Amino acid sequence: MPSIISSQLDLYSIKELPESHAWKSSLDDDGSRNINAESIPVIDLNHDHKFVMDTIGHACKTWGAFQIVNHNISHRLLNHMETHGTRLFSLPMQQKLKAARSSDGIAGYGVARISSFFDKLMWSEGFTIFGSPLEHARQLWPYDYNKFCDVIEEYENEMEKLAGRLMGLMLGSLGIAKEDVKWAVGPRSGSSALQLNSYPACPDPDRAMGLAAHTDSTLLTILHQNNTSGLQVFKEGNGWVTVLPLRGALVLNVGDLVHILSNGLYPSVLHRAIVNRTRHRLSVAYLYGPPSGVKISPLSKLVDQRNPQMYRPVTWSEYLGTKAKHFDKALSSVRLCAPRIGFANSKDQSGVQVG
Ligand SMILES: O=C(O)CCC(=O)C(=O)O
Ligand SMILES: [Fe+2]
Repeated sequence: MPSIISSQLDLYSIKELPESHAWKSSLDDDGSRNINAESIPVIDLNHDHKFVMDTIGHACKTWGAFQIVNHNISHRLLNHMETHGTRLFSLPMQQKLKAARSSDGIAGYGVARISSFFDKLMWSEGFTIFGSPLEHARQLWPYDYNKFCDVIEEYENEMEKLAGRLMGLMLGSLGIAKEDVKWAVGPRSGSSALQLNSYPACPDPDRAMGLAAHTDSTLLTILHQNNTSGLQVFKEGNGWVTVLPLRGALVLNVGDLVHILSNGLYPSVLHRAIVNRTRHRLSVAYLYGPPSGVKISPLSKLVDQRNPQMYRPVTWSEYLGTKAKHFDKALSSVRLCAPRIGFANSKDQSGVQVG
């Protein structure tokens, strides 16, 4: 049996944190539960275009993440997505394992894919949708799989439009017209995956880790979280900062490919998820990348003598391969020269403890 399956414990039935899931001693405190610190900006997309673009640019430079409101994704759709996600993870373990991710696959049910880089297991389970969810949905609900597929399809369609719009705003904030980036325009201007994450209530949350620190290997990620906090972003000088859920708001993370595209101006955000004692948490991450085959490299307008090209061109699938091998060293492994002064990215130099 692939190890990914055998290491999947039924976290809902465990009354005491097993050693396999204990990340630190209960005496360690990295201040990560400090929730009154400053947090990521909240941006209202209904403001005028220039203001939104400038605010997004500032958020990308300083945080690599922000929340958005008035994004045109209906509450109804967000609620449906949440209901169907919760329904999936509430299935009995033997049922979920029917849709288990195979050891060499991307899609399906299983532990976090970054688990192989850590000695300890994370207090979470995930379900990845890449391409059509039909086959897995049939395994999960043999007589009733259509509703799940319909919600996923609608969610992905809406998210694709929003991701395209946000990509345009991010490029605009870098002084680049979307039309200047050939692949960024048109109906199939990106490809994507959907990652559902479930974090059961945990008997010893201070010693457990929901999802270890990582950056996303995307252009950008749009995250919906239920009304339970857990997401934290890392900011130099502030440490781990909690992103409190705001009803109806979505979180945007800058991914490694925008980091490359912007020649290091918009660093991808290091983030993680912690867990809590009483509440189940669910998050849905829309992972947005370029169309397959497109090489992502620093935009030529952002490269000059003072700002040499920092990264070599990579396709999304090449980069995913690099990430799967090098994890937190992936960006530096495609880097051509040192990070620019003032934009030195700690995770790019492996200065930050991961996990
Ligand atoms: O659950 C969360 O808030 C974070 C999820 C995440 O970072 C991911 O799926 O890549
Ligand atoms: Fe992530």
